[in-house]
Amino acid sequence: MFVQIDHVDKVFPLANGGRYVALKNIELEIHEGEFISLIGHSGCGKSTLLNMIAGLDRATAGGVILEGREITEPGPDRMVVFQNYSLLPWLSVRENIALAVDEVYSKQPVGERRSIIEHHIELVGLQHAAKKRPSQLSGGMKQRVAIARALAIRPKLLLLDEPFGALDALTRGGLQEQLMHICEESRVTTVMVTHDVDEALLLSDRVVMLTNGPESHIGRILTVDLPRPRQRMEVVKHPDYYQMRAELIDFLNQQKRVKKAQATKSTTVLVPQTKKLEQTTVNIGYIPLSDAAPLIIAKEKGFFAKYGIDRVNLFQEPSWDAIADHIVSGELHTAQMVAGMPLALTLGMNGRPSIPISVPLVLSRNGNAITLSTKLYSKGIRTLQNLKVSISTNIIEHKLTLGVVHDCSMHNLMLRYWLASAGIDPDTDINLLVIPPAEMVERLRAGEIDGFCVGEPWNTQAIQEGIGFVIATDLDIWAGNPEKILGFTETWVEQHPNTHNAIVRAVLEACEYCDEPRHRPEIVALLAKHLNIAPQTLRPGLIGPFDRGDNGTPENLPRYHQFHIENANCPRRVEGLWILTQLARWNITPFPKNYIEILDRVRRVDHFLTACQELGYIGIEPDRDPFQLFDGQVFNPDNPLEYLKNQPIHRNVDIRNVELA
Ligand SMILES: Nc1ncnc2c1ncn2[C@@H]1O[C@H](COP(=O)(O)OP(=O)(O)OP(=O)(O)O)[C@@H](O)[C@H]1O
Repeated sequence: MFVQIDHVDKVFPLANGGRYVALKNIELEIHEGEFISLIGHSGCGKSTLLNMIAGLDRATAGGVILEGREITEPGPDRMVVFQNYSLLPWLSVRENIALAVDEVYSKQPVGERRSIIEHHIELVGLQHAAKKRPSQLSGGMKQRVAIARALAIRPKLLLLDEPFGALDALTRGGLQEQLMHICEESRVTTVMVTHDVDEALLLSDRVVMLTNGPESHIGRILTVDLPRPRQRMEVVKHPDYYQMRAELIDFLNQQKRVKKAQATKSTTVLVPQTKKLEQTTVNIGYIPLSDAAPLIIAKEKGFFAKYGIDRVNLFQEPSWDAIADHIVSGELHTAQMVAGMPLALTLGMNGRPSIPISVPLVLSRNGNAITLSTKLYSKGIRTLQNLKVSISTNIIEHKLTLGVVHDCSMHNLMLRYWLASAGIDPDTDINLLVIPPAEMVERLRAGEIDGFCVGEPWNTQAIQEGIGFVIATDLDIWAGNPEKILGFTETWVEQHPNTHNAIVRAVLEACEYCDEPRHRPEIVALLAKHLNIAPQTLRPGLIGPFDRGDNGTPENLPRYHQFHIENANCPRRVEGLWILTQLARWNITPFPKNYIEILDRVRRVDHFLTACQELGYIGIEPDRDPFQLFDGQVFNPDNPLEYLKNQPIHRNVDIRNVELA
């Protein structure tokens, strides 16, 4: 990799003792010869990032690496061109360029230096003005001198900070084309800060869109796949041009709205505050499942008390819908939720008004399985392909009914994904029925359903009763998928910032406790008591070995319940985006065009990282890299709609902006 911007944070100390987090976790790799534009609203941190690449400023965390070496100071391998030209007024064009060349190439023969200078004067077409001083030049000419001076040093990296910002439109257009040709010819790797979407599209290979500060991060990267060499008139006629342009403008408009909303809400400056809790009694909802462990452990092992929460009322709720209702009504202050629920509630689930939900952490990953009845096993069904054939050839006489726990749960989304990958339409080829987790086994036993997708211990219970077998676990479909999260209403978090932070820290510590193998027997015992479930039914999922009930050898699945390890608790935005594509795919919610805004509101990586920092945990939001599930279809977070369009089966997707409260 030529340039690596490696998890960069930039924090500015403020005069009042506070600190301003300008950039958070910027992760970007730049290839040699690439032209990258940085775009975003004023104050989002574009110049700050460029300055760090230039070596004019240092990152507070992370670093910038150029060809394997960290950038710690300015150097002639990186030249910056600023908006204000920064030419020496008493020197001519030639002398301004010569000054830089003579300094950097002082050991080269005079003749060679001379020819470098003349070549670059020619490159920007200023032979006729070589003897003029800056005061005798137009703005465009001055900027051409600045570019020639930068390129004459033959830098590895050309850094442009709004280079044409001060110029009139006509001059600007001409210079953009000239710069494009120079960059194409010299193949210099370039990073440019700009506000101008057309400029970004004309010049760039990729446009990096930065969200508003504080804690600005990369919202999206647009790949500009227009053929080179480019001509402005040809570029604008390209069939993809207006779509790309619209995407950039949409992003900027979204961010403008966010900025407006931010202005009416909290202050953007983080000043150290007292940690006095606003309330010390908290009501928490959960569903009887093995992955409720972190909440039960946080209470039983005193993690809540450690952070000043004296009284925790744990409410065992009958269904995920009851959890949603009680969070919205305020009866619960926080709750375990299925991973899609906060996004769906924020978008306005089932005709409800939009209720923004805040997610500071993922409680658990994995832990689900698809269990089918032993009747289906006896018909020879062992694999997804068997299931597909049985459905299409009517080997099974009736339409299958499978239970899922909630429309917005990973059980539903992953079961649908798994079925659809084999060409089984989950809405027409089978029936899907929403059933609370604890009722699944009873319904299977009664023959009302043919199988289900649910969390532990209900798969194990069906196996132990001899009525079901596991055809796939979620490790087989997407190992490491985000399963349950901790959700709060945004309003409650705003009114109780310190209590919220205390809960997050307590639960994070409990999650860590739950992932210690030596604690698992104790966790089984505590869950057995709280959930009134036999320990031998809880043990296979939490300790192993896990028996699939298919006459195979039971396996140890150490990641079947993942509560903390491998940065499991980070509420990654890209995973939220995958969930949004699937909710839209099946028309459970619209696909929000303003998904960056939605994910920033819901998936509070900032709250997670703050708590990690306070606890001394290494918390980072992982890269925005594409990933894939078991079928190999690549999910690129920079192009979610393409992914959605390429899904083998999908409904007519409703794509629109969703206004948030
Ligand atoms: N030395 C500093 N001390 C405190 N805050 C700073 C400092 N330098 C920059 N900032 C803040 O960091 C944020 C990012 O600034 P930056 O100049 O990088 O933004 P930008 O995106 O380049 O803006 P513009 O497009 O207006 O040039 C801004 O909110 C700015 O006020």
